[in-house]
Amino acid sequence: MTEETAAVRASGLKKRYGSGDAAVIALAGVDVTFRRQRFTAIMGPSGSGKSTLMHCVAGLDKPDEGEVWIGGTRLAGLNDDQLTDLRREKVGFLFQTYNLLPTLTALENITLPFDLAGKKADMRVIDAIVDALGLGDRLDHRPTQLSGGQQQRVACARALAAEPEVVIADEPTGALDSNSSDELLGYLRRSVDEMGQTVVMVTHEPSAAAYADRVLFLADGSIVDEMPAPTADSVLDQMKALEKVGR
Ligand SMILES: Nc1ncnc2c1ncn2[C@@H]1O[C@H](COP(=O)(O)OP(=O)(O)OP(=O)(O)O)[C@@H](O)[C@H]1O
Repeated sequence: MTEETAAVRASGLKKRYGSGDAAVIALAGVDVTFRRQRFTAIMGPSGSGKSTLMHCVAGLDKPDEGEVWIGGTRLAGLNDDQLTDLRREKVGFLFQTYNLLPTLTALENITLPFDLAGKKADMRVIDAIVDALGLGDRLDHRPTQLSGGQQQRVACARALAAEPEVVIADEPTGALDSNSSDELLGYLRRSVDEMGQTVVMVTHEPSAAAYADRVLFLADGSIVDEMPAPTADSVLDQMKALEKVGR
């Protein structure tokens, strides 16, 4: 795999919390590559290390061992300020809780990362994203005036606005009803197919994972399986099989 095709690469990631008898191995040595313009879903039982992997891969947390590269930049070689800049420019975040600032309008929330970085937003890019997400008539609204689905679409627009190297989504549909989930997932899918975005998404839902190009299954801090071209049924079957092995 060349640097050109890898948006994010991680090698030998290990992470342990606590020490002695209370130690928990959250990552047991993970090697993974997220190729550009691909949508990857990460699944696995509770406590299998999904969030820890996402945090290490996004530079929010440091692994005890191993290396992460985002778009060819080695995270371990950066100081805290450089890491903050890299996250702001190269990583878009989407969480279950929308994390919008209540005093700002939808548009101000979308452009906030640019304002914090003292940079000018590319309004052509933002207009296209806002259009695709159907947020055009909501831009002056504050988060409390928006539905959950609309708030998550604003968070999605914010994550995509800087055209990041990768969008890291940690259970982005966890708080949404099924219609809003489908809309958001359909948009993430189109951002990969039509805008060339790279998306990595943690989910517990087979129907959400079916929007991805491949699913990685985690158990006990390791990647134990990988499924290309997933469907909701094939993912569900695989989860059941892994649960049986784990018992
Ligand atoms: N800050 C922390 N301190 C101590 N242990 C932690 C910490 N964060 C995670 N862990 C432990 O590390 C393991 C992996 O946690 P992680 O949150 O990555 O799992 P997960 O697969 O995302 O789980 P879930 O699906 O429940 O969100 C778990 O056993 C968890 O209890």
